[in-house]
Amino acid sequence: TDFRDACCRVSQLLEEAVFKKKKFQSTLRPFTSGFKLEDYIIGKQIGKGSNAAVYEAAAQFARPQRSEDNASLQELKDNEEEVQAVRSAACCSLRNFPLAIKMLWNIGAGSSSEAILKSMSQELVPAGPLALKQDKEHITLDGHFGSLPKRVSAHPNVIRVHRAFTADVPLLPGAQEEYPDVLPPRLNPAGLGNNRTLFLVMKNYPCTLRQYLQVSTPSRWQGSLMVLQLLEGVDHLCRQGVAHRDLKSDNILLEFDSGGCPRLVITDFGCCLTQNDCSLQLPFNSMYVDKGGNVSLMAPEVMTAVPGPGVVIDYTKSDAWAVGAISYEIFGLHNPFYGAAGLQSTNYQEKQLPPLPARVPADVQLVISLLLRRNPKKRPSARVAANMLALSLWGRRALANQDSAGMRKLADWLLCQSAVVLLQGCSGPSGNRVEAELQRSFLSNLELEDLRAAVGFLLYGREKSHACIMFA
Ligand SMILES: Nc1ncnc2c1ncn2[C@@H]1O[C@H](COP(=O)(O)OP(=O)(O)OP(=O)(O)O)[C@@H](O)[C@H]1O
Repeated sequence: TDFRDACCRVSQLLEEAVFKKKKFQSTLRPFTSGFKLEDYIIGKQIGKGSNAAVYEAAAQFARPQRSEDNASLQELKDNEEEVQAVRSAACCSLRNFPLAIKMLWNIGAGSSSEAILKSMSQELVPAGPLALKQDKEHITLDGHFGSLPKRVSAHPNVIRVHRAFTADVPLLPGAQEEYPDVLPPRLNPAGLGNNRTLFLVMKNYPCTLRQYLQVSTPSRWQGSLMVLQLLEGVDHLCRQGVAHRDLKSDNILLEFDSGGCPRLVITDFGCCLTQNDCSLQLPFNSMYVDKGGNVSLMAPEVMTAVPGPGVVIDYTKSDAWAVGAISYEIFGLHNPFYGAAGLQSTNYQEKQLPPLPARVPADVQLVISLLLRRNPKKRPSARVAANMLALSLWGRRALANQDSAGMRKLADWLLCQSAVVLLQGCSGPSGNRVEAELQRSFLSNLELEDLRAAVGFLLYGREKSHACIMFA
C-alpha cells in the first residue's frame, strides 16, 4: 500500500506541478492567422512520400528568428564531419524556413473542404486545438466536425500540426517533374488530381531518423534514449486510443536538444487507427478493411490476421513491436525485417532475430527482444517497455539486490527522482533537454502494475543471463 501511495503521489505531483502545466515550448511564435496558403512563403521541397510532398515554409508576417534549438545546432561541437554538414545545412534552412507545409495529394476525395477533411481526417489526429479555422466563411465544419477523429494532446515525441486548411493546389517547385500525375488538370492536362487539397503546417525538422542514421551511429546512451522516446510517443498515442500503424524511420523526425541529444518525433498519421473507446480492437470481417501501412513492419498479429465474422485485430501492442524492429537501425544494424532476405513478420522465429552489437546494454537488448515477441500477450506494452528502459537508465542502484526491502528502496528512489525532476523543471533550459523530458514522462505515467511488470521483466532477464554465464 505504501508503494502504491508513493507511485500515486509521484505521478500526481509531477503531472500537476511540471508536466501538464508546463507548456511545450514551441520555437514558433504564436500566430492567429495562417489558414491560407498566401499566408506563407514556400521554399524548396524537403520531402516526398507516397501521399504528399512537403515544403519548407515561413509565415509571411513573421521575421526569421534564431530559435533556441537552431542556435544549439550551430553551437554543437561535433567531430563527425558528415553529421556537422547535415546539421549546419539544416540549421541555415531552418532559420529562414522554420515551418514545413505538407501538401496531400488528392485523388478522388472531391474538392469540397468537407469531403477533403473527411477523407484525410487521420492526418488531423496530431492537430492542435487552434489548427483548424472554425470560421464558416472559410471551412464549413458545421455538421462535419463530428466526423473528424479525435485529436491527441501535445507530447514531446509526437508531431504537432499547427494549422490545417484546404486550398487550391499550387504549382510548387518540382511539381511538374516529380508528381505530375497527381496535379489537377488545371496544372497538367493529363493529371488525375482534384483541384483542392489539404495542407498541414508543422515545425520544420532538420532531418528524419533514417537520414540521421545514414551519417551517424548514436552512442549506447543516446541510442537508449532514442528507443525510449519512441516508446514514450507510442504509449502517449496508445493511451489516447491511437495506433500509428506506419512507424518507420522515414516517419520519425529528428532535431537536437540544447545539449546535442537527438529528439525524436513521430509523424505522418495518414494510416492511423483512432478509437474513442481507446480499445484499439479493429473488426476484421473483410479483406477490404485497411490494416495500416508498411507491411514490412506490421506486427505478427496484424500480418497474420485472416478476415472473417467476429475476427478482431488487436492493435494495442503493434506499434511497440515496430519500435523493436526500428531499434536495430538505431543501434547501427540493418532492420531485420527489410529486404528480400529479411525476416518476415508472418513467420519469423524469435531465435532468428540477429544479435545486437555487444555495446548495446544488456537491459536494452532485453527490451528489444521482448518487443519483438510474436505473441502480443507475452510482449510488454510500450509503457512497460518504457518503464524498463527508464529503470535501467536511471534506477539501476534501486533495482539491485531486490529483496523484501526492494520495493521500499524503489519507492524512495522514485521520490528522490521526482524531487530532482521538479527542480530541473524550475531551473530553465536543462528542463527542456530530452533526458529531463523522458524522466518527467516516466514519473508522470507511473502505475503500480506497469512498474511491477517492468521490474519483473528486468529481473527475469538478468537471472536468465546470469544462468547463461554460469552454464557457459
Ligand atoms: N515537419 C517536417 N519537417 C521536415 N521534414 C518533413 C516534415 N514532415 C515531413 N517531412 C519530410 O517529408 C517526407 C514525407 O512526409 P510524410 O511521410 O508525412 O509523407 P507521406 O506521403 O504521408 O509518406 P508515406 O509514403 O509514408 O505515406 C518525410 O519522410 C520527411 O522527409
